[in-house]
Amino acid sequence: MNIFVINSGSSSIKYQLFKMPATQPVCSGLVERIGLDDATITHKIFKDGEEKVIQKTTEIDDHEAGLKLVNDLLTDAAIGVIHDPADIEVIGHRIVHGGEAFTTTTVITAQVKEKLKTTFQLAPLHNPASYLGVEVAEKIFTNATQIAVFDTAFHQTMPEKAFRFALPNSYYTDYNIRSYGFHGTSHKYVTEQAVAYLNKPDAKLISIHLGNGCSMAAVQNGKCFDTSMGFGPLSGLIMGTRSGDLDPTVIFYLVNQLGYDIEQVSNMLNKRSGMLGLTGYSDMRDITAAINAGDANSKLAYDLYTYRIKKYIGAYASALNGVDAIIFTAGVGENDSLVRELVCADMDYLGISIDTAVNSTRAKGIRDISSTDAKVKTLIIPTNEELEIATQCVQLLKG
Ligand SMILES: Nc1ncnc2c1ncn2[C@@H]1O[C@H](COP(=O)(O)OP(=O)(O)O)[C@@H](O)[C@H]1O
Ligand SMILES: CC(=O)OP(=O)(O)O
Ligand SMILES: [Mg+2]
Repeated sequence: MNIFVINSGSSSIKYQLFKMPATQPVCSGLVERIGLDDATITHKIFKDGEEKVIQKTTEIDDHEAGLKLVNDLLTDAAIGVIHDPADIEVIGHRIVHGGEAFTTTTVITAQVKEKLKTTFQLAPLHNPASYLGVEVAEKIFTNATQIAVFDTAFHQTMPEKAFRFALPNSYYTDYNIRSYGFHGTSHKYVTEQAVAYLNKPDAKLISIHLGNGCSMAAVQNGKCFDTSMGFGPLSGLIMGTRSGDLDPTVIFYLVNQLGYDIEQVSNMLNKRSGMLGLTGYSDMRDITAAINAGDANSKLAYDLYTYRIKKYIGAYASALNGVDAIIFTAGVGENDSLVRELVCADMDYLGISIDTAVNSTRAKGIRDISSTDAKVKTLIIPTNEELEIATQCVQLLKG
């Protein structure tokens, strides 16, 4: 079955094409900086154990232009991996917020699309872009069944004590105001990998997803027990451009004393805060370079970023009454050894301790970076949201 998975971000599209049941993609790629003059597309083709990379910098005005370019590469006479867009049977879409309307993987119909529009306000950076991805894919891949896989779905198992806010009850019953949690596809994928790696189905796991957006989840027996993101993907950890947890009094002050309107508040907390607000950079590679050049702000930002993660590890270790392994994943979690080192420093009371030499060595696949005597395993597990989405599409279609 040819399944094309699309992960649309606000300014990027990630994609992978699978011929399921094979879990190795046929090709994958990333369209970045959509809408800017120097948009780039990086397209990788995998064949006979070899990888061929095609990279282009060009003007890509919008998601439609981006997906058309992807389609041109997929069907190219010389390097194409399919003959016709109609060869794609299924499109799996990552949709960040399902709200109360969507709790599981869903085939996209006209009715579903109408309902999806009601979720835009809940995740303004993500859901409108994903919706656009659905509309554009409908035009190009006319033969395909389109399926939505929600970031929020995996967190539906959280107990009420974890997902409710202490607001008047009616705000939950009338308006569905509660914690939903995000990055569920990634937390599900890496915790399943950890269970298999540890050969322990009931392992108590803390998954730490550190990408542009960052979140943590406490998981046991394949079920999420708690997670750091809430009503929208803004609370919890410090992120590339988002503040994470914040005393709401700050918002009252911004509005009442500084005259901000709510759009300005949202823009500031979602797009100008986090590591960007603290250092001037949102990409951790730029910030480590600044630390190496002696920048004190960047050093402090790393301390804030990693201290927040430590606090959530403590919280989840007590919520689960123990922990067998913590898992680092996503762009920062998989690649940034300094983040892992700072998070795991002075955690011996909890049984967490890493081998710093192993931690700073690069390698592919799942890695155990714990010290030999550590009670709790510290693992690096590369996430693969696209493969998990393709797997869920197959499961849905097979009933
Ligand atoms: N080699 C690296 N060292 C440190 N950080 C890295 C490295 N590679 C990627 N990153 C970080 O990963 C982030 C992107 O992670 P990713 O999981 O792809 O995020 P998203 O899916 O939210 O776009 C980048 O912003 C960058 O900070
Ligand atoms: C939910 C979320 O924050 O997603 P991303 O990390 O892709 O921005
Ligand atoms: Mg991501």
